[in-house]
Amino acid sequence: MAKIQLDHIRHAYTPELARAGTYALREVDHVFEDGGAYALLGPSGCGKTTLLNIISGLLIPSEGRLRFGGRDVTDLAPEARNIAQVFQFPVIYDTMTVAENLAFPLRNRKVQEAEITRRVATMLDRLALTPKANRKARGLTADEKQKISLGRGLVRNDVNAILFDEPLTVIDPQMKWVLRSLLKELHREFRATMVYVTHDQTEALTFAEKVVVMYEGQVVQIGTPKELFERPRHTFVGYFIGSPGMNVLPCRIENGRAILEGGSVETRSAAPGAARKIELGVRPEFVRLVPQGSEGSLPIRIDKIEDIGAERIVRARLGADKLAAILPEGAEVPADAAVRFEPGAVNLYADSWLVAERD
Ligand SMILES: Nc1ncnc2c1ncn2[C@@H]1O[C@H](COP(=O)(O)OP(=O)(O)OP(=O)(O)O)[C@@H](O)[C@H]1O
Repeated sequence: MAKIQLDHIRHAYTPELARAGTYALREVDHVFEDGGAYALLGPSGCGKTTLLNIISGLLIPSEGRLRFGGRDVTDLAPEARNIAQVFQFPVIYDTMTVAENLAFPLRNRKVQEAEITRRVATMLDRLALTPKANRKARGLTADEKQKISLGRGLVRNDVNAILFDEPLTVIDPQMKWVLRSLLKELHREFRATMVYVTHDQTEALTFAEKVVVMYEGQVVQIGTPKELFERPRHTFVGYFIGSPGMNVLPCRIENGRAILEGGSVETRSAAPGAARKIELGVRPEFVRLVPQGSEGSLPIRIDKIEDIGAERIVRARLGADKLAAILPEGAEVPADAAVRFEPGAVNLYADSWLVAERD
């Protein structure tokens, strides 16, 4: 397995697009550590597939270098990169048995027969496919076939990385979490460098140790699910991750306080400098409802209250700005409501980027 270095990678699909400054990847300069499980997460068109194809070698980037374990592979063909790929649709041989499918990549690499038998038996066991080892793949269900695709990548111990492109798209919802947990277990056991493309935040947050959030051709943050929740580096991360997403409220700064409609809030942030747009970000989980007039509170107008099981979501307005709050079970909604933000849960953004905390 290998560390993947993306060294100032940029990509435009044609020279005309490059001249017009239209880059599918604007600048990616990051390292995926050896043995890490990364999810590339972002909305349609943000550049996830472009980045994955650059790693696999289907695309050569317009600019920048790609290295596996320190070796420059930018100009190598896909076959020469030693990468395993799992796609949306299972890629397996229908006329072969399950065991033969798993053995295939090893036979191709002339691994000794005894070693093939051992590794295939281990993989069949991990995938819970031992009872079907000698069945032709043709008659299997979609999730069983996709398990074989995963197994074909994992059975090899010589790959630099395993790349997954929305691998659970065709899997039934109830089987999705089974395969996701299985993949996570297999990662813990085999420690392959894994890069997993998805636009589904649940999938990304449950699979990955590090989530790579992409937005408009850029990596806006690489972090653990906890980091993305607590300290989104960009307002996009704040509202893309979480349900409902982070509240983003326009404000201005005076004497270290954020001035919003109806009041002000203490922040721990440094002075934001000469930004055009200053915003305060606070997650709905950290917005408390209190009676109007309470100390440090901001008056709101409630639009509606949504019941989502144990919790309720209050949709309200702070002046003209929309605001969501998550009410814990049993919490009261005051007749004349105001909000108070939990100290320490308020982030400040200058032109959409997180402002560092004061020293
Ligand atoms: N072959 C191509 N020629 C020109 N532009 C392309 C080509 N492929 C993708 N693009 C553009 O590059 C940008 C990034 O596309 P990409 O497919 O990488 O996004 P994505 O995040 O994978 O989206 P999706 O989730 O829909 O697959 C988009 O603006 C897209 O229109």
